[in-house]
Amino acid sequence: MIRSGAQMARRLSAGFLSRGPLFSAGAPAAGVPLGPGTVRTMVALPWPFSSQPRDFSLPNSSWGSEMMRLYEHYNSQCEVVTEAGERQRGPWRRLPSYNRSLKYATGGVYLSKLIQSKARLFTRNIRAPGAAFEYVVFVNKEEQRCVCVFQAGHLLEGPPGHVHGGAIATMIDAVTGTHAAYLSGPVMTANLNINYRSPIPLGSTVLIESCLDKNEGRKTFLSCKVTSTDGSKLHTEATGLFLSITVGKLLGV
Ligand SMILES: CCCCCCCC/C=C\CCCCCCCC(=O)SCCNC(=O)CCNC(=O)[C@H](O)C(C)(C)COP(=O)(O)OP(=O)(O)OC[C@H]1O[C@@H](n2cnc3c(N)ncnc32)[C@H](O)[C@@H]1OP(=O)(O)O
Repeated sequence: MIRSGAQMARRLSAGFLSRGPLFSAGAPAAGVPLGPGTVRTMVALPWPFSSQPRDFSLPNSSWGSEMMRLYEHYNSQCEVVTEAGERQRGPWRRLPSYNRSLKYATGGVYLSKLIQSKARLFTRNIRAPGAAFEYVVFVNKEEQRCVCVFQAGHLLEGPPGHVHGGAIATMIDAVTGTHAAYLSGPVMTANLNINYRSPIPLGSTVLIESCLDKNEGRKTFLSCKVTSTDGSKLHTEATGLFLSITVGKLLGV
């Protein structure tokens, strides 16, 4: 959706947007009206002034070396080259991630424009790169497994120097919820059970792994582990139950 100049200016003046490194020198200054003629040229400018959706699961300048290393590790297995030199789909697939979950979700075409414009995925709406949730999810269809590489930014502090338990729960819900939706279509979390085993240092990169336990009718049962990137340290363990829902249920109609 492209906002009018007045709408954009209102949001800017309300302090909704922070001017992080994503803003290039070419981006319009706060409060500068964006007339209809400007809209076409905005496509080339960086998000949020672009009408193109931004995929937040791609690397940005805030990603540390461990985040990049693991991203490249899984990303390199999304496509394999056969002995004959042909490119083929690999065992892993990177799931794109947008700041508007419903608009780009499967079945999003059925949702009203009103819902689309208001639906925001909060983990993808903290604007400063690296400040909060930096993550990318890969899925392995054959193994019914998901892996998320997660770098926790300074806004997620709970105990001094460590990640807040609610932020960890958020990521577990996001990863297992994404996995359940990938396997079963639209779902809602019915139950999450979390055991915190060791604190996660703020700024560190961890792995969040989700595995399918079983499917029973509308119920998808998953288990989840948060570990250090070498797997030697267990930070958190969880189980989740997701219930398949209709789009009507989601919208309360
Ligand atoms: C959001 C969806 C998007 C989909 C597409 C995503 C694409 C990917 C894009 C972006 C990724 C983002 C990923 C984020 C994911 C975040 C997900 C959330 O955080 S969701 C918010 C928190 N959850 C709630 O607010 C639910 C509130 N609860 C409810 O609405 C209902 O209770 C609901 C839907 C869960 C179940 O209600 P009923 O009426 O449909 O079903 P009943 O009849 O109550 O239960 C059915 C069966 O399930 C059992 N059940 C229900 N709740 C249970 C529970 N808590 N524990 C154990 N069993 C339970 C029941 O005992 C029953 O079992 P028996 O059929 O009799 O065997």
